[in-house]
Amino acid sequence: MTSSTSSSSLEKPPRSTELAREQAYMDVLHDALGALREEIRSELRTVLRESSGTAQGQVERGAAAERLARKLFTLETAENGLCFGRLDRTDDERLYIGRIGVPGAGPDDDPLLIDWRAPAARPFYTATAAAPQGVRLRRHLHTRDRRVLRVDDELFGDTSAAPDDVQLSGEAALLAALQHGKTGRMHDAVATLQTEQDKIIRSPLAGVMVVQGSPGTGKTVVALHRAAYLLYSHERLQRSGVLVVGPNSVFLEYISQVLPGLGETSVLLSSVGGLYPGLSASAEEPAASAEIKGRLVMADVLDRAVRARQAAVTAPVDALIGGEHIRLSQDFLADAAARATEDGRQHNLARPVFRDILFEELADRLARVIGDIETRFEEVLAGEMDVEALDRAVQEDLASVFGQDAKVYDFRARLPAEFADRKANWLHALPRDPAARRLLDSLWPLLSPEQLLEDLYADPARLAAAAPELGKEERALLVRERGAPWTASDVPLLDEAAELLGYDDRAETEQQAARRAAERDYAQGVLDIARGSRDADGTSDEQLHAADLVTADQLAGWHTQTDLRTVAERAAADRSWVFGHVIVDEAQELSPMTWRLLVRRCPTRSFTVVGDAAQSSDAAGATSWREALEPFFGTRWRLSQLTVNYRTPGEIMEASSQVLKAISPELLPARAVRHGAEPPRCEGTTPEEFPARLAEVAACAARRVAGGRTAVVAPTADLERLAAAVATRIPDVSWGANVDLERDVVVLDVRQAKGLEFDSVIVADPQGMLDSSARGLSDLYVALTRAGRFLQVLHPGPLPDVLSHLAQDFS
Ligand SMILES: Nc1ncnc2c1ncn2[C@@H]1O[C@H](COP(=O)(O)OP(=O)(O)OP(=O)(O)O)[C@@H](O)[C@H]1O
Repeated sequence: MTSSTSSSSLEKPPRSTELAREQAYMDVLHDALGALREEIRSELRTVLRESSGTAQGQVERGAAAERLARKLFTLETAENGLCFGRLDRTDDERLYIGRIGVPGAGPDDDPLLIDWRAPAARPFYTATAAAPQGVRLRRHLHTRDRRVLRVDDELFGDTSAAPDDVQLSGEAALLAALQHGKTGRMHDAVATLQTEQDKIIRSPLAGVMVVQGSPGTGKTVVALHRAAYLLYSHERLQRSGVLVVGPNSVFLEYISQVLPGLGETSVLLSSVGGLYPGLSASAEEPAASAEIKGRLVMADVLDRAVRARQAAVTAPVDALIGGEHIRLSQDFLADAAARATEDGRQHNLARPVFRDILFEELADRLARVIGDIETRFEEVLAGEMDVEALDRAVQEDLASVFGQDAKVYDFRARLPAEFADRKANWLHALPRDPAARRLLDSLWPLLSPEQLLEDLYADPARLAAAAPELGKEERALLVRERGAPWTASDVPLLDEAAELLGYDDRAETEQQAARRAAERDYAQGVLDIARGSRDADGTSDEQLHAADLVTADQLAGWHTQTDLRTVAERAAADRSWVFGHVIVDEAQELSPMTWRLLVRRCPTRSFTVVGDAAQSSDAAGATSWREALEPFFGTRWRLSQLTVNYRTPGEIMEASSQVLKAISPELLPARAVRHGAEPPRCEGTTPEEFPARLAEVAACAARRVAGGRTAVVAPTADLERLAAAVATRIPDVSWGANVDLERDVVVLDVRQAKGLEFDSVIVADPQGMLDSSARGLSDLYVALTRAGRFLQVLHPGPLPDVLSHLAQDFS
């Protein structure tokens, strides 16, 4: 298929000599790698042994240790497949390309190995016969452990060669890589990245890069290698980290080894359900409610829900504080709320301000109580109150102010100074007064995002007030009991709520300060004992002691733990972490509320967005990139297309072509690299015989790809029943939330199968898939395009029209 650049007829040394030469070079490389590793290990040991008393020293030591540990990890993971390529340039320079760079022995020596991400390595991925970029020979080295097994060469000599329809670089190496049976885990493709992929991987960090490609075009490959490339070429990303968002935990497990395998630890892989620290939101929910939660209007709904918890009353509020009936008017409360939230102060941070305004008012009113007695006396004189009632009122008021024993009317209380004293006493007493605290909590509760959302979902009246844009039936879909598990579409709402509520960390800061003070006191005690023992053992005053050199603060600092977590681990635990770059895979699944969350995680809006609108099964997901991205990025995004399908042979892609047309007639399938696969098989059965027949078909498929991976993709609602049936024939089959992709046979629904691939795929009940979702066609398309070698369709009822072209032939 390639415009072949090779010309194997040129004079070349015999293969065995070439292999021996390459093996010798490989040995040199591995020795150099071993020496580098030893050097870093010893540096790390030195840094860890060092002790620096100052806070600054501690920080520097921690940073140095982290940098060295990261470097060591990179060197250790580079061992396997260390060098995979060679470029012989027309100027006689020879470069070896590998997973990392290895410097030459001396400072002036050429590097022994060039990192695949370095600019000099680029022609390895992009040189073609028509544009050889100064390259004479491109060699792929196939290795196992440290042994060179084979080399594949392409010679670039004939510049008149015309490019044909698909340009593949290193075709032989690529096809060899694609032949490998699946293992249930994705592997990196550094040795065989293709030109169109390389272009995207190396495109600038800034802005939003959208990568559209149909199934199997290497979107995930591109996304992950781009993360590795960006981390290599932008040092600051090592500190801020890169966030990679995938559709679900099964997919994350599938891709989990790629970046560590490339030596990268500063990447956080997460599904949307995992983006709220401390929560793993994985409960299922109906597509209809997920779709509503994903709408942008939910940001307004939550804003209103928060405001409704800010002294928003429809009548005056009566409270009994300090034995006094106090009435707070709506106007007073509205004014207090407005002052508390001035300058956009968040709810929980505004609460102390509101509390101060409220308590000031209460203290003022309570301090005036004695003045009120005079008013009541006037009421007696006017005949509006009898004397006994006045007596009782006086006693009550006095008791409330001066305690139960107060009998004497305190004339001094009328003096301004006395009033100020009483008010000050009340201001001091109110924060501890249970009734005053209850009043504060009812008017302006301290809220966690979880509480806000639970209260909202659990109360239809609250929902109605906060979400007038939603119809009654839509609101009914949001109602759920308190304590129900969270779903992935709750996460962007919790995050939004956290933004609106804010986090009052004063208590935490006080605790930290108290802890530090305690550590310092302890350290001081240690030093005192040290000095005491010196005096006791009669050591001369001239002799220098640790206690003379170190202050208590320094000693306490030594015990402060250095944070040795990786950037990814720290980012995962911190909702306010700002990433340097965000990569979204299967981005067509994201709801507008999720996009909003992601932009908060990366305010510089440096994004790589990969996906395929035709594969969107989420009702809240995107059908067009413009529609999905414009609200967040305007028109500031660039689109790239991937056009070659590496996964699915042409014959199998043909099976899904009608489905693709039915999704949208404008969509074109990618061109397949491989052809000559067995055409897909299709079989009808009865609903009664369906489960047993499926088990037989699965067992047969697994035998055909012995050592490879087989998946049954079934409608969600029927998955348990069908998986149980398959288990009667294949006891080791895996399915469910924690499905093990490394088993030979798995049963998945389409959501789980998204982004994955298998040697053999059985699509069970295609009509069931079409019927169970508004995006059923996309679901069926995803299911059909997971197969790398064999595809089978088993239908218990009539075959859907979009598959009518498949031959009814099973054996
Ligand atoms: N340059 C490459 N060299 C070797 N293998 C590759 C290359 N590009 C892609 N592949 C392989 O092709 C298969 C499909 O790649 P990938 O999963 O990235 O596609 P995708 O576009 O994300 O597919 P989908 O949309 O179905 O999720 C994988 O097995 C991947 O390893």
